[in-house]
Amino acid sequence: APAHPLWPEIERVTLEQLQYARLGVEGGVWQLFAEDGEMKMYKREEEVDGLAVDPLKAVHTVKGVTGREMTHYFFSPDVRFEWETTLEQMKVLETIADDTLVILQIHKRVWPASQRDALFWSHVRRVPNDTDRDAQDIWIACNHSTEHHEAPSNEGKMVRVSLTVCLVCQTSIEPPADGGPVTRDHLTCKITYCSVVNPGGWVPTSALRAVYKREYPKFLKRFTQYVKDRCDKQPILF
Ligand SMILES: CCCCCc1ccc(-c2ccc(S(=O)(=O)CCO)cc2)cc1[C@H]1C[C@H]1c1ccccn1
Repeated sequence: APAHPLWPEIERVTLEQLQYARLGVEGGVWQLFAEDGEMKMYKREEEVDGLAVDPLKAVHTVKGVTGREMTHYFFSPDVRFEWETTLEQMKVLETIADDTLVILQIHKRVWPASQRDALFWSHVRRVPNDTDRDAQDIWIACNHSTEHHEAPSNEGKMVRVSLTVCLVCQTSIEPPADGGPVTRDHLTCKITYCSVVNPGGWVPTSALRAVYKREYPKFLKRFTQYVKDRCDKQPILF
């Protein structure tokens, strides 16, 4: 494994997030708050120091793409402005490996709160499917807040959010009955998107929950449609 000081944390958090995502939305603690076709979005209402830090879990099924393709476009900084509408600036501060980056993002100001930025490592990996041999491998992309000497400390201009986010994808192939080639029509990608965002500075709880309710469904719907459009008519990446 690459000898980088962040590597042990990246390994630990990524695998923890994988287990957390695979728990699904059991246990009756998750409250369904948005639904759109196959996409179901759940939250838990939690406060830390009077701040709403509502963990979010979304499950979605997307036809015609693989988990590798889905996590690739989620991870890739080059295309982020094409689907992330709340982004104002983004800078890759460090390239730790071709599947591991440190990124600084400045998000558009969300009235009435002050503008936020997010500094996090971003990692994508294939996880061999240890349970079901026939199933495809699982792909996970994980973003987790970190420190970095190159990130400005903002001198009070901007509030830094802290976040842990993961996108876990499981592809299934229904091979054509006539034994013909597998095409995108035979692909189904089951997605679990998890996020915990601490807004970093006080935001009225009702305002924050309204922002989450508006922004998260829009974000996941737009992102998954973007990947479908990008992959359409392209060779399949398993
Ligand atoms: C008053 C609002 C304070 C918090 C603002 C804020 C900042 C970052 C983020 C965020 C940062 C990263 C990710 S990601 O999944 O890693 C993708 C890469 O961008 C996702 C969401 C969220 C929010 C919260 C608005 C909420 C919101 C939710 C989905 C989209 C935009 N805004």
